[in-house]
Amino acid sequence: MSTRAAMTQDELKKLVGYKSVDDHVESGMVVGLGTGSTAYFAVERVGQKLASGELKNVICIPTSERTREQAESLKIPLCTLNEKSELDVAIDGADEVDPALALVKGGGGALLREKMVEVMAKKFVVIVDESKLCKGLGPGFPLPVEITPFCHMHTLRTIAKLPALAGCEAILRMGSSSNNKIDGDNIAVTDNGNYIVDLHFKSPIKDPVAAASQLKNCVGVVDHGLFVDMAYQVIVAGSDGIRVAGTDGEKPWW
Ligand SMILES: O=C[C@H](O)[C@H](O)[C@H](O)COP(=O)(O)O
Repeated sequence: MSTRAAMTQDELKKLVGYKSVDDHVESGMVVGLGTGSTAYFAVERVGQKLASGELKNVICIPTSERTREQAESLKIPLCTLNEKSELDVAIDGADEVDPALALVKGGGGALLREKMVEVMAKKFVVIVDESKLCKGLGPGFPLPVEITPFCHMHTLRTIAKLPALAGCEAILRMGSSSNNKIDGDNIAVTDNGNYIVDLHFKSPIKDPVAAASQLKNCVGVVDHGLFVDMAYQVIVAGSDGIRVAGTDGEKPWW
């Protein structure tokens, strides 16, 4: 049995988190910091390298309050998109990655800030363990959609009827099912004060581009967890070790 085969999922996440920083972050850069249990290790690595002096003059933009808190605890210099709109690189995890490197994100409810930051990065580097790889987006992980609280059940019903999302079951995210805050009715509330609807699919979303466009055009939807045509590279850790798909890497193999 190889050493890698014995690794836990957390150890795999740490491997890709550290590699993403070692490969892509240099002194003087503006860096987007993702959210979640995989991005956690990339943030940790940036903090380590700044503390040791291996990295200098790096400024980071966090994609959630959780990540901001972690970065502050590591004394990582931070700013927002208001101060700096152009990022050299952004690093984040994903809930699903298909062979076109389209992603589902937002399992932790951070999708809006993640998308706002990551779309502005010259390189958006995605870090996952191999359990996130899929042939088609949808059935493996519910697609999160951030909606405004005003008349949220109306928006939920409207989303469920969109043609490109046919067959999905739309479920309002409650407090116990995420890391988000909770309002008086036990509904999960994002960092932006919005709600999340999770779309459950039995079969893959046929056309993620059409689904993304229809969701974006739906009044009441703030944004959604489909990240299409954004990933520069996906770093994957699995029992065979680390493999890289996308620009400067291999053709997706799954
Ligand atoms: O809202 C959360 C983010 O989109 C995360 O990046 C995503 O859910 C992956 O998280 P994890 O690395 O914890 O699986």
